[in-house]
Amino acid sequence: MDSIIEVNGLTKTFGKNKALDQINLKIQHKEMTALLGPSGSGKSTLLRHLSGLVFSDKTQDGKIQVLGKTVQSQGRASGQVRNCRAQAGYIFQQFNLVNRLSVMTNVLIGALNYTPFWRTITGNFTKQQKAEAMAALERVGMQDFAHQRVSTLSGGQQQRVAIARALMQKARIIFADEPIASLDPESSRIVMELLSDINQREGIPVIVTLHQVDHALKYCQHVVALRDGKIFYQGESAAIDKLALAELYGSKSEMNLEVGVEEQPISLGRAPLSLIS
Ligand SMILES: Nc1ncnc2c1ncn2[C@@H]1O[C@H](COP(=O)(O)OP(=O)(O)OP(=O)(O)O)[C@@H](O)[C@H]1O
Repeated sequence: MDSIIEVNGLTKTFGKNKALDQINLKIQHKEMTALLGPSGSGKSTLLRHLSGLVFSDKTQDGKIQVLGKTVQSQGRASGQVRNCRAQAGYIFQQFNLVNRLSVMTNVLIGALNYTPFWRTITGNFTKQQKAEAMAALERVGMQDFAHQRVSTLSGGQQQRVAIARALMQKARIIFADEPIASLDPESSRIVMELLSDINQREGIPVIVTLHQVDHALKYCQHVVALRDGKIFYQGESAAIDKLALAELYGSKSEMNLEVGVEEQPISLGRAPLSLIS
């Protein structure tokens, strides 16, 4: 099987700041992967490179492939980059929906990639597309809100609509950048469970950046941890230990390593952690 993600020699410099430093990464499973690391470690920058939204430094060996297609190489977009963007669904912290439009129209926007141009400018979606959009809304439990304006929804509901839009897009992979950062705990749980369920049932790989280590360990079978723009850990979530996490976030002193599971939240830098056994 082709790798889901293959990154070679990825370096990204902003001015004098090396945000990513010679990243080599291979993900060959379809299970959920959490991108972890302290603030500024390069998580979002890596995700944007995978999405083909940002291009790396022009290094000789720099290359990124997603689902077997080259997104970019040597800091330049590949001929397949549009195709790569079309196959990826994006979930952002700020939902990225069009507030003044209805929930249904926002989901239908997911179909734009494979809809003839004349239909997109007239907003003339087919009956079948509308049925698919409603099915996507049902999948995320938002069918009753189909004709409501997005601006009237809560943050958690908006994020579920954004997930429905990715399904409508027929995304073959989902990149989620801090999807629960602005949500309350209950909405966060619903969104993470939904992403996990879609990953397991539809078999769509999900790569998600998170600050909440407890959510990462609970919902994601795999972790890629970054520190100072370098890979610090890659492996199964179950295998990562508390000491490694403390080292990752550089805040051992803030962490009571003897603390029992779940009863007491442990702070890891910005990341609240109630460790799961
Ligand atoms: N467009 C940009 N211009 C300049 N510097 C940037 C830009 N994007 C990211 N950086 C820098 O690159 C580094 C990595 O940033 P990035 O946002 O990827 O980190 P992160 O791990 O996602 O952080 P956070 O968890 O706080 O979102 C930081 O030092 C950041 O300031």
